[in-house]
Amino acid sequence: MAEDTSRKRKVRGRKIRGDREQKKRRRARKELARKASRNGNHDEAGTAATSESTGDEGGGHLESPETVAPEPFVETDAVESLRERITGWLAADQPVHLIGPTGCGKTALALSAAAARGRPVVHINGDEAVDTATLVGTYAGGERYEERDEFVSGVSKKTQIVRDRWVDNPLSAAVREGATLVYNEFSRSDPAAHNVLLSVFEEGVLERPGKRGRERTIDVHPEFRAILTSNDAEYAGVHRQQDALLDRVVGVHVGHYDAETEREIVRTHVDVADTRDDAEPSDSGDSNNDERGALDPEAIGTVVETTRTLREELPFVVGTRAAITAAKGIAVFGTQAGTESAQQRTDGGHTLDDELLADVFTDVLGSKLAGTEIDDVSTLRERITDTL
Ligand SMILES: Nc1ncnc2c1ncn2[C@@H]1O[C@H](COP(=O)(O)OP(=O)(O)OP(=O)(O)O)[C@@H](O)[C@H]1O
Repeated sequence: MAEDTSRKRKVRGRKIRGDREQKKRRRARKELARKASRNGNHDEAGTAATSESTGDEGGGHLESPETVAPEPFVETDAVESLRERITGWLAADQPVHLIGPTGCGKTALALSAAAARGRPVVHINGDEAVDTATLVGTYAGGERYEERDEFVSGVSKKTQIVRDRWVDNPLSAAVREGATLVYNEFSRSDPAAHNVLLSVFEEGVLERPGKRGRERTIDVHPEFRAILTSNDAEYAGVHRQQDALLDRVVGVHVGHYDAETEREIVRTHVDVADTRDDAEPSDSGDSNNDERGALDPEAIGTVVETTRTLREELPFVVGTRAAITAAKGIAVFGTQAGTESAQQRTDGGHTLDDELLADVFTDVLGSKLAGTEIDDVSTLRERITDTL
């Protein structure tokens, strides 16, 4: 460990500029939008969900662009240029495959690009259990109804009819409604489940294996688009997908963002201290969690710098998510009076020292050791401490 005790960094538990009130209001608005979307009340860009012959069971999968737009979402030059590449390929009617390390921002980017199209969005996650029926739809039991025939006045006959009820799943809803499909971590699903995507991308037709009758296929809506994401460094639980599918998508590689973008991202995920001299002390009355302090820009800079150094030094991925989590941890542990490493300053703020950083990053990264050369948590802590 570099014994640099002079490198005390500030964490202040002061008035919050990020405004928890505003965040609460934004969350409430999103929640309302989500409920409206679930009830089928899409705005003019969206469309009420339909499912052929079965009422609205295929619905539920469609969300309005406003609902899925990630919030907070930082738009630096780096973020915008990537998003423009994605929306550009979508405009060229090409499915896009976003490839990058875990926690680098693929999902946020995909959802932001999808929302920018102003079309409804269908968001699904890849999984071992995903098969063709999960994507396309299935028969879900019988639907019973009654027919009444009146032959002569006063004589009627009732017939009970049971009809198989087909329920559309996300891909059917997306192609029918011209939605943007965001298929996260799609390589976690069995490649056989994706055979149906080939004719969607190539011929503009979705085959619904198992579906009986005339409507076995759906013509793909001209506005349907797809964004797939996958992790480039992950091997466990991941299937190699068929070349035929990979050949039909453009692969956009997403690395870790530049330092400025990462600082901005972390800043939007934590409460930021108002370091102005005339700032009012916060009474924390509107906080969801009074234990949580606010970080000043210097502390955020330190967390990001540490994350980026560890990214170079450690044998596993240290993504932007790790920086956000560390900053959130420091906002709590750095303000807990009496902890060894959080020292109360006379102005009510706290110091962020190497000890606290090492504690927090050890926890943040502690679950990533399996299969690496670092075989226990004390070695991890030493490696982290060495880089500080
Ligand atoms: N532009 C951005 N603005 C604000 N926050 C962002 C931005 N990009 C990424 N983030 C945040 O960074 C974290 C990681 O991003 P995200 O989940 O998109 O990564 P990912 O690459 O999809 O991760 P995984 O591979 O593990 O699914 C999330 O907390 C996300 O909110």
